Amino acid sequence: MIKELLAHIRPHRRILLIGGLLGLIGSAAGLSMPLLAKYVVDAFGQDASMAGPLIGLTVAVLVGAVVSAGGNYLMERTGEGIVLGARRRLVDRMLRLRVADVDRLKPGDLLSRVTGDTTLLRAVLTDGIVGSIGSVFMLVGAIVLMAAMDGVLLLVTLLVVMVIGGLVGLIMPRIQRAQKEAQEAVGEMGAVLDRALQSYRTVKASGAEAREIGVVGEAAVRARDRGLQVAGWTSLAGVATWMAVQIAFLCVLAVGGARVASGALEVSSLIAFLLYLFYLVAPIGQLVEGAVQLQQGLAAMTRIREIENLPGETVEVPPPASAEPVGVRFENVVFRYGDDRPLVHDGVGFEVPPGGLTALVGPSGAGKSTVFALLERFYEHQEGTITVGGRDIRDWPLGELRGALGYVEQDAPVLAGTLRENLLFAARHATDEELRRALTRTRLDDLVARLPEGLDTAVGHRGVLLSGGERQRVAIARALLRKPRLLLLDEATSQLDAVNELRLREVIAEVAAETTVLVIAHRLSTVTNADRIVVMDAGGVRAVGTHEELIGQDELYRELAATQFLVT
Ligand SMILES: Nc1ncnc2c1ncn2[C@@H]1O[C@H](COP(=O)(O)OP(=O)(O)OP(=O)(O)O)[C@@H](O)[C@H]1O
Repeated sequence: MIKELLAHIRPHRRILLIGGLLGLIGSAAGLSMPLLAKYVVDAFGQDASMAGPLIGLTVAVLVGAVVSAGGNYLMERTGEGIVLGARRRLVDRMLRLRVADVDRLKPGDLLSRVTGDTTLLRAVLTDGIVGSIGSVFMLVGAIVLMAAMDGVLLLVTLLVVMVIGGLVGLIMPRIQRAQKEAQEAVGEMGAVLDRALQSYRTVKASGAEAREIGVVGEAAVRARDRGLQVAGWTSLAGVATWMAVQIAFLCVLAVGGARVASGALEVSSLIAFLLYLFYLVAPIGQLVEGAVQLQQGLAAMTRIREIENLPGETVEVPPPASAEPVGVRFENVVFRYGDDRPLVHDGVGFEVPPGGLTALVGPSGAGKSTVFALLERFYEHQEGTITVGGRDIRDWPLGELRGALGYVEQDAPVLAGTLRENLLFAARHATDEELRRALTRTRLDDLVARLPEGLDTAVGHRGVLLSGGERQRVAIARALLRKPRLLLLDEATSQLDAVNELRLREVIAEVAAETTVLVIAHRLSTVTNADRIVVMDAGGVRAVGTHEELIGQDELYRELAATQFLVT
């Protein structure tokens, strides 16, 4: 784990080295001060000129300040670089995860890993590790100089510091545990808040504001409690450090006083020794702080690694090799969403030739949307064969497969941004003519004409400024712009009014003349003219045929049609 932490530093090692070096020079300037102070005191006694030592002291102060500030800036700069690198890697991985993994994770928690945990890395890698190295230098330097002053006093000091250091060592594991829990609590809070924000209207309409505020509040309180635990243990470690120095001070004063009285030690040496003693406060404090930060960094690293260790997909979408429509075949497909889940597909089989309109119908939960999830390879089927264009989908390069498919999901999301950005989302290089054609086809041209800024009108977060039907047509236009060889429409017409639905039926018929269209529909009226209808039920395909054939042959289909007033 520490090795992985250090891997984040590697690209910045040169700047970090310079920063560290400046820090060391600053420390050295600091270390020289008590020594110079000793000369000033000696000069008092000997009636010598104080100018030299005083100038030396001033130079040491100035050099120390300037060099430390420079070193500090370089450290901060490196810290920002480290955070940037960690965020880039994490976001890159997150957007390449498999749908199956993302479905299990909570978006709010993922967000907190990118924003919160990466920031913690910065502290441990810059202030923590580099600061600790500087502190060790200060500590060793101070100890060497103290040894030069008086060995006995040094022994007294080290004894006291070591006893208290042992106590601090006992506290550290507790800090680490509390810190990990604190970060988890923050992630949990993000997840709960995200859930509330994602379903904002439902929260309001359900009058659930107070309850959701309570739930997020509870998560925040848990984060605070864990934070307080960390603060408590950290303070205890800080107090122990401070006590160590104070007790050492008293002991040194007593022993040192006796030694001065016996003539074994000069007063100026005792003063310098005591000054060095107080110099120990900062580096020891920094070492304790560094150890605390290391615990934070390790906890953050664990959470970042959890995501980075998940398998990713490498998807290169090549330019379409051909626009020829492709057919689809499911053969004895068996699929469940997880080992502990029931079978969703239990030997599904059907065939769709290239071109034309095929509808998937059946009761809710029959596994229709799952057919699309398998075709897009969001999930992998466990048994059987799925072919697209006569080729097993496992033999298709993933990017090429997805490049050949157009997909309109059930909720047909519209992203924030302008209408144009949304339409061109899957087809960056579509021409204005293609865009215009897609708009006319999906009857969005009227809408664009009405909007104040036309295609450049912002659609709001998740397209809230559009109506449900408009959102769905935008999603369809987006899929069409990609010129798919197989268009998958999931419930694509459920939110359209009667006039638009009729128009869209014409559009789908038009598109089906050029490419293969597979549509999932609850409203049979939209698919009565389909070339073939696949009736799914309870994890299998029970019948395939045209509307007229199925009315005559399949009881379930007849029932579905009857409830929708298509037959009496
Ligand atoms: N991501 C998922 N993880 C686990 N189970 C899932 C997931 N998606 C769907 N399911 C389950 O799989 C079954 C089939 O779902 P699917 O969405 O394919 O049905 P459907 O026929 O499209 O239904 P509807 O017409 O209501 O959309 C359901 O019982 C559902 O609970």
